[in-house]
Amino acid sequence: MKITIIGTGYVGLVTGACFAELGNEVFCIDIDARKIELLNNGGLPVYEPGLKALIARNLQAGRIRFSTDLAASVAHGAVQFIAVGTPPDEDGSADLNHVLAAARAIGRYMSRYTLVVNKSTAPVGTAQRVRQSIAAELAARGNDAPFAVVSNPEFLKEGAAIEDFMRPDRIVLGCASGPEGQRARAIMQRLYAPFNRNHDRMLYMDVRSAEFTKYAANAMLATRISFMNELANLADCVGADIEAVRRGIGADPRIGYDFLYAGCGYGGSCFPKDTSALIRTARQYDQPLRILHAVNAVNAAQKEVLAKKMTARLGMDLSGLRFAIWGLAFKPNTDDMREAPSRVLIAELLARGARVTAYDPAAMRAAERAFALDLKHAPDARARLDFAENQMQAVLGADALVIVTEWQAFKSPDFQQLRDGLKTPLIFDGRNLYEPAAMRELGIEYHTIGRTSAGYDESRDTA
Ligand SMILES: NC(=O)C1=CN([C@@H]2O[C@H](COP(=O)(O)OP(=O)(O)OC[C@H]3O[C@@H](n4cnc5c(N)ncnc54)[C@H](O)[C@@H]3O)[C@@H](O)[C@H]2O)C=CC1
Ligand SMILES: O=C(O)[C@H]1O[C@H](OP(=O)(O)OP(=O)(O)OC[C@H]2O[C@@H](n3ccc(=O)[nH]c3=O)[C@H](O)[C@@H]2O)[C@H](O)[C@@H](O)[C@@H]1O
Repeated sequence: MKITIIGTGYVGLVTGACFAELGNEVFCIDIDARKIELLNNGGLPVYEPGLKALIARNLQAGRIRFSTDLAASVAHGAVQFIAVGTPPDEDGSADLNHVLAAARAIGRYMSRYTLVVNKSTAPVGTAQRVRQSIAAELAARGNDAPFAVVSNPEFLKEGAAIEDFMRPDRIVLGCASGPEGQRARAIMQRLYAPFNRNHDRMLYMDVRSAEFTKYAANAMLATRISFMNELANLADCVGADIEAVRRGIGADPRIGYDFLYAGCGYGGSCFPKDTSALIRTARQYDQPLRILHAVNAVNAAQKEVLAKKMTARLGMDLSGLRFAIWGLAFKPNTDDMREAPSRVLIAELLARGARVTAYDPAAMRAAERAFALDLKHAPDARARLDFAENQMQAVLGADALVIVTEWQAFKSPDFQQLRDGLKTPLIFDGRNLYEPAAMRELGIEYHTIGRTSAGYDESRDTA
C-alpha cells in the first residue's frame, strides 16, 4: 500500500519503518529540513534500539523515503498518517497547531480519495477538527475529492518501540459509522492484516471513544505508578518492603505485575503531558478528575524524593560534596530527557551547593542541551555539573552514588570496585536495582524507594 507519514519523530519514524518493512511504499515528510537531511544521510534524530538498521534496510530497498516536499508526499499516499507532536499548551491542554497544519496540508494537495489517519495523541473531537480543516482547504480550491478521517492512537513505548509496534497488544481504530466508515475500516484492516495473523488485535469503535482510549490508557498507567510511589513512601515509614508488596499484589491477575515499580517519579513526553491534557478536558466539561490531579501531584513530589533522602542523611547544605549520578534519560534505552526526574534532582543538588558528575549510556548529549537550558540563569550551578565518560569514572572519589535510570549496565556492576571508588560507600537508588541485604554485606549504606524493611527499628512502633 502507498502510505504517507506526516511527522518523523518517534511515532512517525517507527510507524513508517515498520510499514515499509512489511512491504508498503512509505513516504515520510517533516517540516524540519535538518531532520530530513539527517535521515537521508543514514542518521537518526532519536535514539531508539533497532530503528537505524530498520530504516537503512528499507531505504536501500527503496520502500521508504524522506522529504520536506508536502505536495509530493500528499500525492503519494492513499493513506495519510498524521504523527506530529501535540505538546502541552500553557494551560496544559494539547496544542493542536501541528495536527491542524498537517490536516490543512493534506486538504491543500490531495486530489483523490484519501484516508487520513490520526496517530498523534489528541483530545476527543480532534478528528472532527481535522475533517473540518481538510474540507475547508478542499472547498477553497473547489475540489470535492472524497476523504475519511479515522483515529488510530499509538501505544508504543520509547526504548521498545519497534517490538511494541510489530507485536501490538491491540490496534485501536475509531471509524465513523455508515459507508464512509466501512470503506475506511476495510482499508485499515488490510493495512494491519500482517499484525493479525494469530488472533485479531483490531478493536473497532467510534472515533471519539478511540481518541479517549489513548488518554485513558496513559492515565491508568500513570495512576498505577503514583499509587505505588505513595505506598513505597509509606512502606519506608512502616518497615515494609515495596518489592515484596509488588509481588504480593501482582500475583492477583486482576492487578498484574506490570507498571507497579516504585521509583523516583515518571517522566517522558507522554504521561505528564497526557494526564494534564485529560485534566484540562475534564475541566472544560466541569467534570473534574480528582484522582488524576492527585496522580500528578504525587509524581511532582516523587521527583523530589531522592534529594529529600539525601538531605535527611547529609544535611541541607551539600556544598563541598560531590555526587555521582547514574542515568539521566527519563527511562532506559532512550536519550529522551523530556520531564526526566534527573533534571529535578540535579537542579536541587546544585542549588544546595553540591558538585555533580553524571553519566548516561545514551543521553549525554541530550542532557547537556537540557541542562544548558535549565541552568541558563545559574552559570555558577552549571559550572559544578560535569559528565563522566563511563559509569565507574563518575563514581571515583564521589561522596555518594545516586541512581536515577535503570539502565541494564547499572544492574550488576563490580560492587567491590564501586565501593572502593566511592569516597563514602553510600548509594541512593531511585530505581531499587539491588538487594538491600547484599548491599549491607558489602558494607554499602543503601537507600531505596520503599525497601528499608530489613533495617527497620521496631522500637519506633507506638502502641
Ligand atoms: N513518543 C512516544 O513514545 C509516543 C508518542 N505518541 C504521540 O504521538 C505524537 C508524536 O509524538 P513524537 O513522535 O514523540 O513527537 P516528536 O516531537 O518526536 O516528532 C514530531 C515531528 O512532527 C514534525 N512536525 C510538526 N509539525 C509538522 C507538520 N505540519 N508537517 C510535518 N511535520 C511536522 C516535527 O518537526 C517533529 O519532527 C504525539 O501526539 C505523542 O503524544 C504516542 C505514543 C507514543
Ligand atoms: O503515549 C505515549 O507516548 C506512551 O507513553 C508511555 O510510554 P513511555 O513514556 O515511552 O515510557 P514508559 O515505559 O511508559 O515509562 C514512562 C515513565 O514511567 C516510569 N515507570 C514506568 C513503569 C513503572 O512501573 N514505574 C515507573 O516509574 C518510567 O521510569 C518512565 O519515567 C506508555 O507506556 C506507552 O504505552 C504510550 O504509548
